[in-house]
Amino acid sequence: MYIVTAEEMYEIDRYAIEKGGIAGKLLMENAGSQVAHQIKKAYDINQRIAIVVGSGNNGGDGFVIARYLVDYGFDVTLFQLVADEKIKGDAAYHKELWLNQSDKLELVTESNQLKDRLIAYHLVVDAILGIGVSGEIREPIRGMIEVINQLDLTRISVDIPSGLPANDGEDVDIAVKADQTYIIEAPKVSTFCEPTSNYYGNWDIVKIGIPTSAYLDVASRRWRTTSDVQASFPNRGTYAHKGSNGRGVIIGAQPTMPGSVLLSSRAALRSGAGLITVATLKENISIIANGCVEATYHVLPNLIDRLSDKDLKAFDQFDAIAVGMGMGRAKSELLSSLIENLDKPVVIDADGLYHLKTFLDQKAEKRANLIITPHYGEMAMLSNLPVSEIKKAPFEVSKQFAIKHNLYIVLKGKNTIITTPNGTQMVSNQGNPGLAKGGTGDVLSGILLTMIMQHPSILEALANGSYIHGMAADLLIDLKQHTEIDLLATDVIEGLSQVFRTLS
Ligand SMILES: NC(=O)C1=CN([C@@H]2O[C@H](COP(=O)(O)OP(=O)(O)OC[C@H]3O[C@@H](n4cnc5c(N)ncnc54)[C@H](OP(=O)(O)O)[C@@H]3O)[C@@H](O)[C@H]2O)[C@@H](O)CC1
Ligand SMILES: Nc1ncnc2c1ncn2[C@@H]1O[C@H](COP(=O)(O)OP(=O)(O)O)[C@@H](O)[C@H]1O
Ligand SMILES: [K+]
Repeated sequence: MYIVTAEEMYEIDRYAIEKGGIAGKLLMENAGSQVAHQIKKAYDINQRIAIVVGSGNNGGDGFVIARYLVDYGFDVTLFQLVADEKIKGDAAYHKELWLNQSDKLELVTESNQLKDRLIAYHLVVDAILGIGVSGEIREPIRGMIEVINQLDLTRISVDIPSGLPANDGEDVDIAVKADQTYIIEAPKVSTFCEPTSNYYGNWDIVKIGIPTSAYLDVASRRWRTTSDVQASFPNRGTYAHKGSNGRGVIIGAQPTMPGSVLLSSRAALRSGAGLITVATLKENISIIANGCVEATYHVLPNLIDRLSDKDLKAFDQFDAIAVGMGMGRAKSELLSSLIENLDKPVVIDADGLYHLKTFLDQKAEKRANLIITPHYGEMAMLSNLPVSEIKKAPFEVSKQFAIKHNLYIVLKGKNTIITTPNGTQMVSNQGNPGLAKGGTGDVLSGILLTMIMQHPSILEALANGSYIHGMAADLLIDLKQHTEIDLLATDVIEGLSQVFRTLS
């Protein structure tokens, strides 16, 4: 499933009309009929429904929704919030069809008037503004959005809550706070950004018949679904041996943080790695080995000096490397020596990101394929941008950073955004606030390490890994084994088993 900006949606729409020969009127018919169908399935027939329409094609969808809902037996009134001459093109055509069927159309041009009228309704369908919104929201629409937000109504937005930008990087002026949004055809970028996602409420996508070919040259962001994961998950051959399931090394842990590497190594093994070696300080080994008897151990004299030729040679035997968990932030050359010398995928997390920052802008020779896994605070540190700016434009910031530094980014949060060095992006929105605890990132690093070793595409591997990490947390809560309060990083590791059973 593609994720689009407003401009991309218009281009895709144009392609469907010009190349696909699907008339705009038909796309609008499909959009409205699909939304009405969803409303019928989800809401009680006794709900009195007000549909508020604006001047654009979003309003046009509203006319179609009205026509279908009346046919389903709902009590519907249509409120037109703009003058008659503003309704043009496909929207005017569908207004005419509505008027052929019903005389329930009221022109309301002031917010107070709208307030008086909406009081009698249970549910409002918001078809005021769609993805064509630009600049500050003007009166009287502004006041009308305020009224809709104030009233005790169920708010259902069509395509996007009116007033909300579709893209990232734009400030929210005022927008409908929807209980439910039926997104037309493809999720918009703002669906996945923290400052805007809450406005959508619960959301579903309705397809309107645009062929996938319309997206191919236009959109470069995708939303990961269960079926994507199932389709690309590596199969285990009957004659598999531990070497064919990936041999990985995990480097890190000061004596004060052995748990970090323990979590990563257990998570890597529980995700199916053939062999995991933990490279750490001697004093950590008995503690980590106590919790992870399946791993083997490599002793490092310290986590500060450049890696010796002997260590590099040993690490060269592995398929991929994860580094940085619990490593500490004292000045260290370990990471730079690793990525200058080894031609492997390297997952860099936690303190490793601080070390990376010290040489990222210099022209250090990089042989390794770098994958960084920052949360928003770490991304702010790496990019020198405030967290608020990154939250506002996570797609754009990640894309520029990944291209500039030629690396993969897994930007972690409620919606984890994965970006490749050429700017292709994928989003996993699995997971819940139970994951907002120390150690869950270490678990993710271990899972990602295994996925990378088992999949030829790093992007697919990172998307699958992020998905199953979040899905484990979700299943543990859905199946009532834990709550968001008591869920721990170790539980996520144990929850992987349920994920694999569900996916297979
Ligand atoms: N994607 C698809 O394939 C399909 C998409 N479809 C639907 O079309 C929708 C996009 O339609 P669209 O382009 O007509 O834009 P949309 O937002 O309805 O109206 C724009 C108008 O709003 C106004 N306005 C703008 N800014 C404003 C402001 N700040 N403050 C106040 N007013 C403001 C301005 O009007 P003005 O007052 O300037 O005349 C402008 O002209 C899309 O979201 C989806 O629902 C489906 O029908 C089928 C296929
Ligand atoms: N509210 C949330 N909803 C879904 N996932 C979350 C939420 N908060 C955190 N996560 C996930 O939990 C993990 C936290 O990672 P991180 O912050 O690095 O933790 P730590 O460094 O303590 O191990 C990430 O994978 C992130 O996507
Ligand atoms: K809308």
